[in-house]
Amino acid sequence: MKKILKYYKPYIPVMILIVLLLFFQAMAELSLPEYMSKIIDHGIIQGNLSYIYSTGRKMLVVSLLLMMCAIAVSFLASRIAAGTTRKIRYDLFSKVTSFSKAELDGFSIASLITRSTNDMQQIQTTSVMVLRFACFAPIMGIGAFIKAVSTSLELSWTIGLALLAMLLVILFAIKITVPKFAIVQKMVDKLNLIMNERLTGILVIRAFNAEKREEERFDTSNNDLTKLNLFVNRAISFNMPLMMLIMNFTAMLIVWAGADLVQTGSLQIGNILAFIQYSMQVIMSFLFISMIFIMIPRAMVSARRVAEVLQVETQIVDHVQAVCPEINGTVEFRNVSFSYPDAGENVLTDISFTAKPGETTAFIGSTGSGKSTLVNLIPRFYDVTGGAILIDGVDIRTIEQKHLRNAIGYVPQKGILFSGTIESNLKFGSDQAEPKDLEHVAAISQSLDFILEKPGKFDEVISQGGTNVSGGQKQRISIARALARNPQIYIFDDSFSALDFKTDLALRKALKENMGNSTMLIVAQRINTIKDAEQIIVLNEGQVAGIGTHHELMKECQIYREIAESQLDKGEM
Ligand SMILES: Nc1ncnc2c1ncn2[C@@H]1O[C@H](COP(=O)(O)OP(=O)(O)OP(=O)(O)O)[C@@H](O)[C@H]1O
Repeated sequence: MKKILKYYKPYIPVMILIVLLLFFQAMAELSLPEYMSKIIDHGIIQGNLSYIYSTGRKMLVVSLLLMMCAIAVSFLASRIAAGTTRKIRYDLFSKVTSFSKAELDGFSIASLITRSTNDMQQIQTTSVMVLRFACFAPIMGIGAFIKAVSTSLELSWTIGLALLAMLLVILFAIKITVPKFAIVQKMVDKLNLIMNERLTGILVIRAFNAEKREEERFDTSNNDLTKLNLFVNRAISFNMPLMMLIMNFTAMLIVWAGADLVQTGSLQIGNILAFIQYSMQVIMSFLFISMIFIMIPRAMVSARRVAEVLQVETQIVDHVQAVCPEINGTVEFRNVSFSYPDAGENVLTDISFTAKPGETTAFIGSTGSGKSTLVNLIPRFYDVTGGAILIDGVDIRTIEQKHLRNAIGYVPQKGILFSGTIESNLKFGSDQAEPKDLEHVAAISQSLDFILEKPGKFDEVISQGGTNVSGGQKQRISIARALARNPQIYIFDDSFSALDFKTDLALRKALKENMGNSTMLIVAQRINTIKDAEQIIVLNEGQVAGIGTHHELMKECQIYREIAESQLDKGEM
């Protein structure tokens, strides 16, 4: 909670202003019943028209002031609530983007989205309510109560009775709704997760004719959430009519008990009306306070969920004495071992090799042998759990992360593009790239032809997730993006798999000619893709099964030979 409350600190002066305005508003509201009582007793009953007019004018001025205070408070409260939630949402986004892969895996993507949207909305709405009523309601309630008692002490028991009835209603509402709030938020998470997964996998669902089954699954979660929401909202909305009933009943009770006092001459009619208004103000204040008491626990659940993300200590951080050395690109794995968080077994064990600038180092092995995991350790998506990775002899954990990643051109296994244009995607690699640079990298990655065929050329729109380009085109644009960076180290994580043989060959040839003195690390499934590499590392169950050139491995490494035999014909071998 403290983590969230600190966001309101800069607004303390505005909050003080709100409290002052609310104080004036409450005082103004409290003065109205008294004017009303005077109009009845001294104006209407005594037929004094000029008194009615002059008091009426005063009431009008007070009402206008009251209205201005209320508008100002609403305006300021909304500003504070919107300002704080904007800042929290920004910090939430920054925090999540700083998360290592392991920390991201700890929260589901759907939950992170719910936390930064739905939960933030709860916090914002409650902030406005609290700022408007948390201070106003007690001032108003206590003030109205004092005024009511000073108007008629004999009738004050009616207010006590009304408050007792309301207290019972509110306690009941709080008891049954509050425990449900945390469950509601978790259900929203689940619904978002299902929605996210189903929309991403819509084509698979269609291909397997699984729409009905998926709809039913969605429906089950949707119904659960609807039922719970209905239950909570009904319990809350049931409050309102009950409160109204209590208010009306209290008014009746006051008139009934007050009539006797009027008859005996100890109270005037105007006083009864004033008393009714004061008691309504007390009840309304109580109602506001009760609403806040119901909303706060809900917002606290949301605030806790947001704080959970904000207070994650990012594991992969810059070393206190992080350095920014000049990087030439020699990548050395020194007895590296790695296991995923919460997974007991090592995915990589005792890996050692050196990849040199100007050379290609390739990784091959069966699926799940740890190839992607190995290359993901170089940009520090995860940190090694044993041994060390060094670049030009410097442990990467001591290099500033930004500096390290600037030296790497990473092409992920799954081509990922962002909504925008082809140009904006390529400039992701380097925002200073000139059009001729973009054309150059597009040519190397064998993308230029299909880009120029598009009506918009480099300005062609890329839709969300790059769904309007083919898998192979997506991979080639991803490669061009990495090339635009002109880095010292290239990582291609199985990035040629969606390319046909001819394009694969042309791309590798162009890469070879243009890579200069960069270090090239290529994960591949196809022997043909890596056959010419200066160094091939064969991985088997997370361990190095062989290191050498194609010819050396064909002679010495059984696993490599088996892979080659399964892919190449006799002539090629
Ligand atoms: N985020 C993760 N959390 C836990 N285990 C993981 C995670 N990612 C991968 N693994 C496991 O690590 C092992 C190695 O996976 P990795 O993706 O590195 O293999 P790979 O050789 O690249 O496979 P492929 O050729 O199929 O891409 C696998 O057993 C996999 O189940």
